[in-house]
Amino acid sequence: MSKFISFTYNHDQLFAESASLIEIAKEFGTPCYVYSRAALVAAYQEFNRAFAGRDHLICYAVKANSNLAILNILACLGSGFDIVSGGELQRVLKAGGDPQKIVFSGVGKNQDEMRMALTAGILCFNVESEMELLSLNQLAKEMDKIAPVSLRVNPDVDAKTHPYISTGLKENKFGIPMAEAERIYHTAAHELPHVRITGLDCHIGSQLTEIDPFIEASNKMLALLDRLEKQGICIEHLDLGGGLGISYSQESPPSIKDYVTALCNSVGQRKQRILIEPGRSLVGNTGLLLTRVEYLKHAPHRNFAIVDAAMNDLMRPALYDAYHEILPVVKKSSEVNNTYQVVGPVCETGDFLGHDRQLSLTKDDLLAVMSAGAYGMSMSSNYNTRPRAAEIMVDGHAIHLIRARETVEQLIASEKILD
Ligand SMILES: Cc1ncc(COP(=O)(O)O)c(C=O)c1O
Ligand SMILES: N[C@@H](CCCC[NH3+])C(=O)O
Repeated sequence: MSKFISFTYNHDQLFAESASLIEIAKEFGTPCYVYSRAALVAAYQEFNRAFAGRDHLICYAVKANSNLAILNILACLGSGFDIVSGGELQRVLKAGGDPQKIVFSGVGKNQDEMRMALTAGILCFNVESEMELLSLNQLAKEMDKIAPVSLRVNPDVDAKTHPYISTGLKENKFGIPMAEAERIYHTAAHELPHVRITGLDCHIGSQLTEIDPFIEASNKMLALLDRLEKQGICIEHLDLGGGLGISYSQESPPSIKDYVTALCNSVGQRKQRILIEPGRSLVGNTGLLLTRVEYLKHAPHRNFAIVDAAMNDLMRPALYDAYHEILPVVKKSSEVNNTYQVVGPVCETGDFLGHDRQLSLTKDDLLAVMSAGAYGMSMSSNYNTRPRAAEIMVDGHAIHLIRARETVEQLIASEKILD
């Protein structure tokens, strides 16, 4: 089998992989997610290289794709992790992640999660409110520990992305308002003996396709950092979050190199270690969702291609009206195209994977929904009692099942009928 390089939407590349995708569908069934180890490693190394000699830590945002095999590959490359729950912490630890490379974000960390993270000895809590800071200090006191903290500050910057995934505007729930940041840093430094300030953090949103908002946010953080240092509050690391977009169709986001270079330039000669929390840009284009055409329905006004993947498998189109390229796995000699609504079997009109796609289809054709490595499987559900899809990792010539398809028996096993 040929080596998968990247699943970026690219007809030629996909057709070169047809034979392996057909083999995967035959062995593991559809729908299934297929990832490329080579593409994942290449993306991580591109980030790492871009920092060239600068003290940095790449903390992969686990929420983008939390499969243990993916976490383990990244951990072996030296990656850190950005987690948002106790569940993600357990995943990272099980995958061999170094606790000293974990940052913990999220507006609603509960006591159990904080306890687990303090016990594990993580690098830093990205604290998102004053109340959370007080609660963490109290818990650390009870555990006779000192919690390393960074305040996540909301810089009020427009990330120019979908409103549901914009996080750095003052009306968003994330982070501590800029106007309160200094006061809360002082509280942490002088009144809370069980926290230790280590950093400063922001994250303004996801799927950003321009550099300017990142730099605007970075400059606001740096101005704050300089003020804090003047007041004797030492900041060891600056965490500039994640958010770099990928190309799903026509978008042309900055390259990883240009993005990292721009961040490093904005930080300039300052001595702080730079942390970033990329999710989508590491895994998005390393995966596709393989699906099969069940039925074709030619209604008077529209043609429907009903496939075996649905919104429960890939929620992004239904949730954000997001575009994913949908390509036939096997090129046809006769190209009789129709305009199709590519839809799943779920009982919702919002259950679609793509609108108005020009495709030449027959029953049982295999389709690849591209750029599905991020926020695909990790946002999947069991809606309509549909078992979650299998996940496959292609590694050179080897094909590995890294998560088996769920069974309905597993889904209903823990439920109980009342007497
Ligand atoms: C705190 C935090 N860090 C990192 C990320 C990763 O974002 P992305 O996948 O866009 O790189 C997110 C998601 O938006 C996030 O909420
Ligand atoms: N789930 C979103 C990204 C959200 C990032 C989490 N803060 C997406 O699929 O694009």
